[in-house]
Amino acid sequence: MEIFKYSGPSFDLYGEEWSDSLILDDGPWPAPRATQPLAAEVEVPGSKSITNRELVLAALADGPSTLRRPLHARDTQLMIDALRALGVSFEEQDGDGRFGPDLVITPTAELEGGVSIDCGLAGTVMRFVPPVAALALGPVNFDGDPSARKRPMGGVLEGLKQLGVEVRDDGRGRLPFSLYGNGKIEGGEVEIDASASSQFVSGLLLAAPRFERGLKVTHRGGALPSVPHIEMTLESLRRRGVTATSPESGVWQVEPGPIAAIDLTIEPDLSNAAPFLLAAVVAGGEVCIPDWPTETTQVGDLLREILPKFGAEISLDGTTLICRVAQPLVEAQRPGVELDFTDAGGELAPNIAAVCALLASESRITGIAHLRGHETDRVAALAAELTRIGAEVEELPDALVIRPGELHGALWQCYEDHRMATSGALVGLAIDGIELDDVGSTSKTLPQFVAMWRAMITGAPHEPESNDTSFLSLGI
Ligand SMILES: O=C(O)C1=C[C@@H](OP(=O)(O)O)[C@@H](O)[C@H](O)C1
Ligand SMILES: C=C(OP(=O)(O)O)C(=O)O
Repeated sequence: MEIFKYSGPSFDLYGEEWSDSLILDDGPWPAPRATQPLAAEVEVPGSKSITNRELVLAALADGPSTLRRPLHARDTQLMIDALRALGVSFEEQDGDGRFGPDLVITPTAELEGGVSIDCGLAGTVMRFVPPVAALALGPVNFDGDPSARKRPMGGVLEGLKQLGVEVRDDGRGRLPFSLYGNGKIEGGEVEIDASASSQFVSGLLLAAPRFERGLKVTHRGGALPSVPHIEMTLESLRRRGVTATSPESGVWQVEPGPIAAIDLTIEPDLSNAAPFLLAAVVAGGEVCIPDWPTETTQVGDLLREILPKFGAEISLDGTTLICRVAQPLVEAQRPGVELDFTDAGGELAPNIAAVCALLASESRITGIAHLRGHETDRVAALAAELTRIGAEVEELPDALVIRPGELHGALWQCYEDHRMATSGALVGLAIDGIELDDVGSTSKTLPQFVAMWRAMITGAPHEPESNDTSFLSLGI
Protein backbone atom coordinates (compact mmCIF):
# COMPACT_ATOMS: atom_id res chain seq x y z
CA MET A 1 0.00 0.00 0.00
CA GLU A 2 1.35 3.40 -0.91
CA ILE A 3 0.80 5.88 1.90
CA PHE A 4 2.50 8.98 0.61
CA LYS A 5 5.08 10.28 -1.79
CA TYR A 6 7.78 12.78 -1.01
CA SER A 7 8.13 15.25 -3.80
CA GLY A 8 11.50 16.49 -2.60
CA PRO A 9 12.37 19.77 -0.99
CA SER A 10 11.85 22.73 -3.21
CA PHE A 11 11.41 26.29 -2.07
CA ASP A 12 12.17 29.87 -2.79
CA LEU A 13 13.59 31.64 0.25
CA TYR A 14 11.85 34.95 -0.08
CA GLY A 15 8.99 33.98 -2.36
CA GLU A 16 5.90 31.90 -1.76
CA GLU A 17 6.88 28.98 -3.97
CA TRP A 18 6.42 26.22 -1.42
CA SER A 19 5.92 22.73 -2.68
CA ASP A 20 4.13 20.51 -0.21
CA SER A 21 6.49 17.73 0.63
CA LEU A 22 3.90 15.13 1.58
CA ILE A 23 1.06 14.16 -0.64
CA LEU A 24 -1.36 11.88 1.16
CA ASP A 25 -3.21 9.26 -0.77
CA ASP A 26 -6.63 9.08 0.77
CA GLY A 27 -7.23 11.64 3.49
CA PRO A 28 -7.75 10.48 7.07
CA TRP A 29 -6.15 7.26 8.21
CA PRO A 30 -8.35 4.96 10.34
CA ALA A 31 -6.13 3.92 13.24
CA PRO A 32 -6.39 0.12 13.65
CA ARG A 33 -7.87 -1.30 16.89
CA ALA A 34 -6.00 -4.06 18.68
CA THR A 35 -8.54 -6.77 19.31
CA GLN A 36 -6.16 -9.24 20.91
CA PRO A 37 -2.91 -9.10 22.88
CA LEU A 38 0.12 -8.26 20.75
CA ALA A 39 2.92 -10.69 19.96
CA ALA A 40 5.43 -8.86 17.79
CA GLU A 41 9.11 -8.28 17.22
CA VAL A 42 9.62 -4.80 15.79
CA GLU A 43 12.89 -3.82 14.18
CA VAL A 44 13.29 -0.05 14.46
CA PRO A 45 15.32 2.07 11.97
CA GLY A 46 18.33 4.17 13.02
CA SER A 47 18.33 7.06 15.46
CA LYS A 48 17.52 10.45 13.97
CA SER A 49 19.62 12.27 16.54
CA ILE A 50 22.69 10.09 16.05
CA THR A 51 22.37 9.96 12.24
CA ASN A 52 22.15 13.74 11.89
CA ARG A 53 25.02 14.37 14.33
CA GLU A 54 27.16 11.86 12.44
CA LEU A 55 26.28 13.38 9.07
CA VAL A 56 27.47 16.78 10.32
CA LEU A 57 30.65 15.42 11.88
CA ALA A 58 31.39 13.31 8.80
CA ALA A 59 31.01 16.45 6.67
CA LEU A 60 33.68 18.19 8.76
CA ALA A 61 35.97 15.16 9.22
CA ASP A 62 39.51 14.57 7.98
CA GLY A 63 38.50 11.87 5.46
CA PRO A 64 35.54 9.76 4.24
CA SER A 65 33.28 8.24 6.93
CA THR A 66 30.90 5.30 6.58
CA LEU A 67 27.56 5.28 8.39
CA ARG A 68 25.95 1.86 8.62
CA ARG A 69 22.20 1.49 9.19
CA PRO A 70 21.64 5.25 9.15
CA LEU A 71 18.09 6.55 9.39
CA HIS A 72 16.55 7.35 6.01
CA ALA A 73 13.66 9.72 6.64
CA ARG A 74 12.67 13.29 5.83
CA ASP A 75 14.89 14.81 8.57
CA THR A 76 18.00 12.93 7.47
CA GLN A 77 17.31 13.59 3.79
CA LEU A 78 17.08 17.32 4.57
CA MET A 79 20.41 17.09 6.40
CA ILE A 80 22.04 15.30 3.45
CA ASP A 81 20.64 17.88 1.01
CA ALA A 82 21.88 20.74 3.19
CA LEU A 83 25.40 19.36 3.51
CA ARG A 84 25.52 18.46 -0.16
CA ALA A 85 24.59 22.05 -1.03
CA LEU A 86 27.67 23.11 0.98
CA GLY A 87 29.88 20.83 -1.13
CA VAL A 88 29.94 17.54 0.82
CA SER A 89 29.66 14.28 -1.22
CA PHE A 90 27.44 11.32 -0.40
CA GLU A 91 27.46 7.82 -1.81
CA GLU A 92 25.11 4.95 -1.09
CA GLN A 93 26.52 1.53 -0.31
CA ASP A 94 24.67 -1.75 0.19
CA GLY A 95 24.55 -2.68 3.84
CA ASP A 96 22.88 -5.22 6.09
CA GLY A 97 20.24 -2.80 7.37
CA ARG A 98 16.63 -3.44 6.31
CA PHE A 99 15.72 0.21 6.06
CA GLY A 100 17.93 1.55 3.30
CA PRO A 101 21.54 1.78 2.17
CA ASP A 102 24.62 2.65 4.18
CA LEU A 103 26.25 6.01 3.43
CA VAL A 104 29.80 7.03 2.63
CA ILE A 105 30.36 10.74 3.30
CA THR A 106 33.33 12.58 1.82
CA PRO A 107 34.05 16.08 3.13
CA THR A 108 34.95 18.94 0.85
CA ALA A 109 38.26 20.84 1.06
CA GLU A 110 36.33 24.10 1.23
CA LEU A 111 32.68 24.53 2.20
CA GLU A 112 30.82 26.42 -0.51
CA GLY A 113 28.57 29.41 0.13
CA GLY A 114 26.11 31.02 -2.24
CA VAL A 115 23.42 28.44 -1.53
CA SER A 116 20.00 28.11 0.11
CA ILE A 117 19.19 25.46 2.70
CA ASP A 118 15.72 24.00 3.29
CA CYS A 119 15.40 22.93 6.93
CA GLY A 120 11.91 21.46 6.47
CA LEU A 121 10.64 21.05 10.02
CA ALA A 122 13.86 19.45 11.29
CA GLY A 123 15.25 20.98 14.49
CA THR A 124 18.54 19.20 13.92
CA VAL A 125 18.93 20.77 10.47
CA MET A 126 17.95 24.30 11.47
CA ARG A 127 20.20 24.26 14.59
CA PHE A 128 23.14 22.06 13.49
CA VAL A 129 23.78 23.32 9.95
CA PRO A 130 24.17 27.12 10.52
CA PRO A 131 27.46 26.78 12.47
CA VAL A 132 28.76 24.57 9.61
CA ALA A 133 27.55 27.04 6.99
CA ALA A 134 29.26 29.85 8.90
CA LEU A 135 32.56 28.13 8.03
CA ALA A 136 31.78 28.51 4.32
CA LEU A 137 32.86 31.37 2.14
CA GLY A 138 29.86 33.39 0.99
CA PRO A 139 26.23 33.75 1.95
CA VAL A 140 24.00 30.87 2.98
CA ASN A 141 20.22 31.34 3.23
CA PHE A 142 18.09 29.27 5.61
CA ASP A 143 14.36 28.68 5.61
CA GLY A 144 11.98 25.79 6.20
CA ASP A 145 8.35 24.71 6.30
CA PRO A 146 5.89 27.45 7.25
CA SER A 147 5.56 25.85 10.74
CA ALA A 148 9.35 25.81 11.08
CA ARG A 149 9.29 29.60 11.10
CA LYS A 150 7.66 29.40 14.54
CA ARG A 151 10.47 27.31 16.07
CA PRO A 152 13.04 29.09 18.25
CA MET A 153 16.48 29.72 16.72
CA GLY A 154 17.70 32.59 18.92
CA GLY A 155 20.47 30.75 20.78
CA VAL A 156 22.23 29.60 17.61
CA LEU A 157 22.00 33.00 15.91
CA GLU A 158 23.14 34.78 19.08
CA GLY A 159 26.09 32.37 19.43
CA LEU A 160 27.13 32.93 15.82
CA LYS A 161 26.86 36.71 16.19
CA GLN A 162 29.10 36.56 19.29
CA LEU A 163 31.58 34.60 17.17
CA GLY A 164 31.71 37.47 14.68
CA VAL A 165 29.60 35.85 11.96
CA GLU A 166 27.43 38.26 10.01
CA VAL A 167 23.81 37.15 10.49
CA ARG A 168 20.99 38.84 8.63
CA ASP A 169 17.64 38.14 10.25
CA ASP A 170 14.60 40.08 11.33
CA GLY A 171 15.66 40.05 15.00
CA ARG A 172 12.92 37.60 16.08
CA GLY A 173 15.34 34.68 16.41
CA ARG A 174 13.44 32.59 13.87
CA LEU A 175 13.78 31.33 10.28
CA PRO A 176 14.38 32.67 7.64
CA PHE A 177 17.84 34.21 7.98
CA SER A 178 21.13 34.42 6.06
CA LEU A 179 24.73 33.96 7.19
CA TYR A 180 27.74 35.58 5.56
CA GLY A 181 30.80 33.51 6.39
CA ASN A 182 34.37 34.37 5.41
CA GLY A 183 35.69 30.81 5.37
CA LYS A 184 36.82 30.59 8.99
CA ILE A 185 35.75 31.20 12.57
CA GLU A 186 38.19 32.15 15.29
CA GLY A 187 36.09 30.72 18.13
CA GLY A 188 36.56 31.38 21.83
CA GLU A 189 33.61 31.81 24.16
CA VAL A 190 29.89 32.43 23.80
CA GLU A 191 27.07 32.82 26.31
CA ILE A 192 23.61 31.89 25.12
CA ASP A 193 20.18 31.17 26.53
CA ALA A 194 19.46 27.55 25.59
CA SER A 195 16.30 27.17 27.68
CA ALA A 196 14.21 26.88 24.49
CA SER A 197 16.28 24.04 23.00
CA SER A 198 19.35 21.97 23.84
CA GLN A 199 19.98 21.88 20.08
CA PHE A 200 21.37 25.46 20.26
CA VAL A 201 24.27 24.12 22.34
CA SER A 202 24.70 20.93 20.30
CA GLY A 203 24.81 22.83 17.01
CA LEU A 204 27.57 25.15 18.16
CA LEU A 205 29.60 22.32 19.73
CA LEU A 206 29.45 20.05 16.66
CA ALA A 207 31.23 22.56 14.41
CA ALA A 208 33.54 23.85 17.18
CA PRO A 209 36.59 21.59 16.56
CA ARG A 210 36.92 23.45 13.24
CA PHE A 211 37.06 26.88 14.96
CA GLU A 212 40.63 28.10 15.33
CA ARG A 213 40.44 28.36 19.14
CA GLY A 214 37.69 25.80 19.69
CA LEU A 215 34.70 26.92 21.76
CA LYS A 216 33.41 27.31 25.29
CA VAL A 217 29.60 27.59 25.49
CA THR A 218 27.90 28.82 28.66
CA HIS A 219 24.14 28.58 29.14
CA ARG A 220 22.55 31.56 30.91
CA GLY A 221 18.81 31.40 31.35
CA GLY A 222 16.00 29.20 32.63
CA ALA A 223 16.04 25.42 32.98
CA LEU A 224 17.99 23.67 30.24
CA PRO A 225 15.91 20.97 28.51
CA SER A 226 17.02 17.67 27.00
CA VAL A 227 20.45 17.54 28.69
CA PRO A 228 21.06 13.91 27.54
CA HIS A 229 21.02 15.17 23.96
CA ILE A 230 23.98 17.45 24.78
CA GLU A 231 25.73 14.45 26.33
CA MET A 232 25.09 12.63 23.03
CA THR A 233 26.81 15.51 21.20
CA LEU A 234 29.88 15.35 23.49
CA GLU A 235 29.99 11.58 23.09
CA SER A 236 29.80 11.85 19.27
CA LEU A 237 32.68 14.35 19.28
CA ARG A 238 34.82 12.20 21.59
CA ARG A 239 34.23 9.12 19.42
CA ARG A 240 35.95 11.08 16.64
CA GLY A 241 38.96 11.99 18.77
CA VAL A 242 37.85 15.49 19.77
CA THR A 243 38.35 16.72 23.34
CA ALA A 244 34.85 17.68 24.43
CA THR A 245 33.91 18.20 28.07
CA SER A 246 31.39 19.78 30.42
CA PRO A 247 33.63 21.32 33.11
CA GLU A 248 30.57 22.36 35.12
CA SER A 249 26.80 22.26 34.80
CA GLY A 250 25.68 24.56 31.96
CA VAL A 251 29.20 24.93 30.50
CA TRP A 252 30.73 22.95 27.63
CA GLN A 253 34.19 23.09 26.10
CA VAL A 254 35.41 21.76 22.74
CA GLU A 255 39.10 21.90 21.83
CA PRO A 256 40.16 22.71 18.26
CA GLY A 257 41.54 19.84 16.19
CA PRO A 258 40.79 17.25 13.54
CA ILE A 259 37.52 15.34 13.52
CA ALA A 260 38.43 11.73 12.74
CA ALA A 261 36.76 9.93 9.85
CA ILE A 262 35.10 6.78 11.24
CA ASP A 263 33.04 3.74 10.30
CA LEU A 264 30.00 3.63 12.58
CA THR A 265 26.83 1.58 12.94
CA ILE A 266 23.91 3.75 14.01
CA GLU A 267 21.82 2.54 16.98
CA PRO A 268 18.06 1.99 16.46
CA ASP A 269 15.97 5.05 17.34
CA LEU A 270 14.77 4.32 20.86
CA SER A 271 12.31 7.23 20.85
CA ASN A 272 10.72 5.70 17.77
CA ALA A 273 10.59 2.39 19.65
CA ALA A 274 8.32 4.15 22.19
CA PRO A 275 4.98 3.87 20.35
CA PHE A 276 5.56 0.15 19.69
CA LEU A 277 6.51 -0.62 23.30
CA LEU A 278 3.58 1.47 24.55
CA ALA A 279 1.34 -0.44 22.16
CA ALA A 280 1.97 -3.52 24.34
CA VAL A 281 0.98 -1.43 27.37
CA VAL A 282 -2.28 -0.39 25.68
CA ALA A 283 -3.23 -3.72 24.11
CA GLY A 284 -1.49 -6.19 26.44
CA GLY A 285 0.80 -8.94 25.17
CA GLU A 286 4.44 -8.70 24.18
CA VAL A 287 6.49 -6.42 21.93
CA CYS A 288 10.23 -7.02 21.45
CA ILE A 289 12.77 -4.59 20.02
CA PRO A 290 16.00 -6.18 18.75
CA ASP A 291 19.42 -4.48 18.91
CA TRP A 292 18.66 -2.41 22.04
CA PRO A 293 22.03 -0.77 22.77
CA THR A 294 23.76 -1.87 25.96
CA GLU A 295 25.07 1.65 26.54
CA THR A 296 23.53 4.71 24.99
CA THR A 297 22.97 8.44 25.38
CA GLN A 298 19.52 8.18 23.76
CA VAL A 299 16.69 9.41 26.00
CA GLY A 300 14.54 6.53 24.76
CA ASP A 301 16.52 4.25 27.05
CA LEU A 302 14.49 5.84 29.89
CA LEU A 303 11.57 3.74 28.63
CA ARG A 304 13.03 0.85 30.60
CA GLU A 305 12.21 2.85 33.78
CA ILE A 306 9.00 4.48 32.58
CA LEU A 307 7.11 1.49 31.15
CA PRO A 308 6.94 -0.46 34.46
CA LYS A 309 4.95 2.48 35.89
CA PHE A 310 2.24 1.43 33.40
CA GLY A 311 2.35 -2.22 34.47
CA ALA A 312 4.91 -3.47 31.94
CA GLU A 313 7.52 -6.07 32.75
CA ILE A 314 10.76 -5.14 30.97
CA SER A 315 13.57 -7.60 30.36
CA LEU A 316 16.49 -8.13 28.04
CA ASP A 317 17.16 -11.33 26.13
CA GLY A 318 20.68 -10.66 24.88
CA THR A 319 20.22 -7.34 23.12
CA THR A 320 16.48 -7.77 22.50
CA LEU A 321 14.31 -5.64 24.79
CA ILE A 322 11.08 -7.38 25.77
CA CYS A 323 8.03 -5.49 27.02
CA ARG A 324 5.42 -7.87 28.49
CA VAL A 325 2.03 -6.71 29.72
CA ALA A 326 -0.55 -9.01 31.35
CA GLN A 327 -3.75 -7.15 30.47
CA PRO A 328 -4.97 -4.39 28.14
CA LEU A 329 -4.62 -1.06 29.96
CA VAL A 330 -8.30 -0.17 30.13
CA GLU A 331 -9.15 -3.56 31.68
CA ALA A 332 -6.25 -3.29 34.14
CA GLN A 333 -7.75 -0.08 35.64
CA ARG A 334 -4.28 1.19 36.55
CA PRO A 335 -3.88 4.39 38.59
CA GLY A 336 -2.53 7.62 37.09
CA VAL A 337 1.20 8.44 37.02
CA GLU A 338 3.33 11.50 37.76
CA LEU A 339 6.27 11.96 35.44
CA ASP A 340 8.75 14.79 34.95
CA PHE A 341 9.96 15.05 31.39
CA THR A 342 12.50 17.85 31.60
CA ASP A 343 15.16 15.51 30.21
CA ALA A 344 13.23 13.20 27.91
CA GLY A 345 10.40 15.64 27.29
CA GLY A 346 10.23 16.32 23.63
CA GLU A 347 10.40 12.88 22.28
CA LEU A 348 8.68 10.65 24.81
CA ALA A 349 6.10 12.88 26.49
CA PRO A 350 3.49 12.99 23.68
CA ASN A 351 3.15 9.19 23.48
CA ILE A 352 3.14 8.84 27.26
CA ALA A 353 0.56 11.61 27.71
CA ALA A 354 -1.73 9.91 25.20
CA VAL A 355 -1.52 6.60 27.07
CA CYS A 356 -2.27 8.43 30.36
CA ALA A 357 -5.77 9.10 29.00
CA LEU A 358 -6.40 5.34 29.31
CA LEU A 359 -5.47 5.19 33.03
CA ALA A 360 -8.12 5.01 35.74
CA SER A 361 -7.17 8.17 37.67
CA GLU A 362 -5.40 11.52 37.27
CA SER A 363 -1.89 11.75 35.74
CA ARG A 364 0.50 14.71 35.77
CA ILE A 365 3.12 15.19 33.06
CA THR A 366 5.48 18.00 34.07
CA GLY A 367 8.65 19.69 32.73
CA ILE A 368 7.28 20.08 29.21
CA ALA A 369 7.24 23.86 28.63
CA HIS A 370 9.86 23.60 25.88
CA LEU A 371 7.61 21.22 23.91
CA ARG A 372 5.70 24.35 22.92
CA GLY A 373 8.57 25.15 20.51
CA HIS A 374 8.70 21.73 18.86
CA GLU A 375 7.14 20.63 15.54
CA THR A 376 3.98 22.18 16.98
CA ASP A 377 3.05 23.46 20.45
CA ARG A 378 2.83 19.91 21.76
CA VAL A 379 1.38 20.91 25.14
CA ALA A 380 -1.55 22.69 23.48
CA ALA A 381 -1.89 20.01 20.77
CA LEU A 382 -2.06 17.16 23.30
CA ALA A 383 -4.56 19.06 25.43
CA ALA A 384 -6.74 19.69 22.37
CA GLU A 385 -6.63 16.15 20.98
CA LEU A 386 -7.06 14.31 24.28
CA THR A 387 -10.01 16.60 25.05
CA ARG A 388 -11.38 15.90 21.58
CA ILE A 389 -11.50 12.15 22.30
CA GLY A 390 -13.24 12.67 25.66
CA ALA A 391 -10.47 12.93 28.28
CA GLU A 392 -10.51 15.76 30.80
CA VAL A 393 -7.30 17.75 30.38
CA GLU A 394 -5.90 20.76 32.19
CA GLU A 395 -3.20 22.63 30.27
CA LEU A 396 -0.64 24.42 32.47
CA PRO A 397 2.32 26.47 31.20
CA ASP A 398 4.73 23.55 31.65
CA ALA A 399 2.49 20.59 32.41
CA LEU A 400 -0.58 18.56 31.50
CA VAL A 401 -3.01 17.12 34.02
CA ILE A 402 -4.94 14.28 32.39
CA ARG A 403 -8.08 12.80 33.93
CA PRO A 404 -10.04 9.86 32.57
CA GLY A 405 -13.28 10.49 30.71
CA GLU A 406 -15.75 8.74 28.41
CA LEU A 407 -13.36 8.17 25.51
CA HIS A 408 -14.74 8.05 21.98
CA GLY A 409 -13.69 8.16 18.32
CA ALA A 410 -12.77 11.44 16.61
CA LEU A 411 -10.58 12.88 13.88
CA TRP A 412 -7.24 13.24 15.70
CA GLN A 413 -5.23 16.21 14.40
CA CYS A 414 -1.50 15.58 13.89
CA TYR A 415 -0.32 19.19 13.43
CA GLU A 416 2.37 17.92 10.98
CA ASP A 417 3.99 16.34 14.05
CA HIS A 418 5.20 12.73 13.86
CA ARG A 419 4.90 12.25 17.62
CA MET A 420 1.30 13.55 17.62
CA ALA A 421 0.59 11.03 14.85
CA THR A 422 2.03 8.06 16.75
CA SER A 423 0.16 9.26 19.87
CA GLY A 424 -3.12 9.18 17.92
CA ALA A 425 -2.33 5.68 16.67
CA LEU A 426 -1.75 4.58 20.28
CA VAL A 427 -5.15 5.72 21.58
CA GLY A 428 -6.67 4.26 18.42
CA LEU A 429 -5.55 0.79 19.53
CA ALA A 430 -8.04 0.99 22.41
CA ILE A 431 -10.83 3.28 21.15
CA ASP A 432 -13.12 2.67 18.19
CA GLY A 433 -13.29 5.27 15.46
CA ILE A 434 -10.01 7.19 15.88
CA GLU A 435 -8.82 8.61 12.55
CA LEU A 436 -5.60 10.58 11.97
CA ASP A 437 -5.71 13.60 9.69
CA ASP A 438 -2.04 13.30 8.66
CA VAL A 439 -0.36 9.97 9.32
CA GLY A 440 2.14 10.99 6.61
CA SER A 441 3.75 13.32 9.18
CA THR A 442 5.49 10.19 10.52
CA SER A 443 7.81 10.41 7.50
CA LYS A 444 9.81 12.99 9.48
CA THR A 445 11.62 10.19 11.28
CA LEU A 446 9.79 6.93 10.45
CA PRO A 447 8.44 6.68 6.90
CA GLN A 448 7.65 2.99 7.45
CA PHE A 449 5.35 3.71 10.41
CA VAL A 450 2.04 2.57 8.91
CA ALA A 451 3.39 -0.73 7.60
CA MET A 452 5.27 -1.39 10.85
CA TRP A 453 2.18 -0.60 12.93
CA ARG A 454 -0.04 -2.93 10.91
CA ALA A 455 2.57 -5.69 11.02
CA MET A 456 2.83 -5.30 14.81
CA ILE A 457 -0.93 -5.66 15.23
CA THR A 458 -1.31 -8.64 12.92
CA GLY A 459 1.88 -10.27 14.15
CA ALA A 460 3.08 -10.54 10.54
CA PRO A 461 6.75 -9.81 9.88
CA HIS A 462 7.19 -6.26 8.59
CA GLU A 463 8.30 -6.19 4.94
CA PRO A 464 10.12 -2.96 4.12
CA GLU A 465 9.37 -3.48 0.41
CA SER A 466 5.71 -2.75 1.11
CA ASN A 467 6.57 0.93 1.63
CA ASP A 468 7.32 3.46 -0.98
CA THR A 469 10.74 4.61 0.10
CA SER A 470 11.90 5.57 -3.39
CA PHE A 471 11.96 9.22 -2.31
CA LEU A 472 14.85 8.37 -0.05
CA SER A 473 17.22 7.74 -2.89
CA LEU A 474 20.11 10.16 -3.02
CA GLY A 475 19.69 10.25 -6.76
CA ILE A 476 23.30 9.38 -7.45
O1 LIG B 1 19.66 17.12 19.67
C1 LIG B 1 18.75 16.38 19.30
O2 LIG B 1 18.92 15.46 18.48
C2 LIG B 1 17.41 16.58 19.89
C3 LIG B 1 17.24 17.35 21.02
C4 LIG B 1 15.93 17.59 21.64
O3 LIG B 1 15.53 18.88 21.28
P1 LIG B 1 15.12 20.03 22.33
O4 LIG B 1 16.26 20.31 23.20
O5 LIG B 1 14.74 21.16 21.45
O6 LIG B 1 13.96 19.44 23.09
C5 LIG B 1 14.89 16.57 21.17
O7 LIG B 1 13.61 16.95 21.60
C6 LIG B 1 14.92 16.46 19.66
O8 LIG B 1 13.96 15.54 19.22
C7 LIG B 1 16.27 15.93 19.20
C1 LIG C 1 11.43 17.55 18.76
C2 LIG C 1 11.70 16.66 17.79
O1 LIG C 1 12.36 16.91 16.62
P1 LIG C 1 13.40 18.01 16.15
O2 LIG C 1 14.69 17.30 15.93
O3 LIG C 1 12.83 18.54 14.87
O4 LIG C 1 13.48 19.07 17.23
C3 LIG C 1 11.26 15.25 17.91
O5 LIG C 1 11.69 14.44 17.07
O6 LIG C 1 10.47 14.92 18.81
